[in-house]
Amino acid sequence: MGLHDRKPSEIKRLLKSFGHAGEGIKDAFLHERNFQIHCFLGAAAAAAGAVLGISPVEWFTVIGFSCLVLSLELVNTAIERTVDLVTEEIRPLAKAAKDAAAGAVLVSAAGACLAGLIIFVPKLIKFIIF
Ligand SMILES: Nc1ncnc2c1ncn2[C@@H]1O[C@H](COP(=O)(O)OP(=O)(O)OP(=O)(O)O)[C@@H](O)[C@H]1O
Repeated sequence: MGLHDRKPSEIKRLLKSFGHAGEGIKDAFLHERNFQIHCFLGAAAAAAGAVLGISPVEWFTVIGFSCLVLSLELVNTAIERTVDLVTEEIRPLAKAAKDAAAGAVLVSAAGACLAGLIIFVPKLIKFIIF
């Protein structure tokens, strides 16, 4: 099979992969409350950034943390569903896996919160006072 024969099917496969990823994001958005909350908070941070005029480095931080939290929410969802697929019984390992995944989201969300406070609180104070 020549290079030209392979190209269309590889592009198709790539597009299919994007499609599957999009389905995963859509499913989490429709069914996972925490994912919806984090989407809303990311959008709120972006709106605040636009209104308050944050710097490129601050944009990088806001976008980076938002993507990190949303990515870990998706991984958390994947782990929860995989554990539920494996067992519906109460099992210490199932608990440990789900708690660790939830912990990963919490760590990233705490970092995002802290970064948000450092970036936005001084600007908000200036915005309100002046
Ligand atoms: N099979 C299980 N065995 C033992 N403990 C479990 C099991 N399933 C869930 N748990 C415990 O219940 C918690 C919540 O699990 P659940 O699957 O309900 O996730 P959730 O409510 O969707 O979580 P989140 O708040 O992250 O969306 C887990 O973190 C874990 O401590």
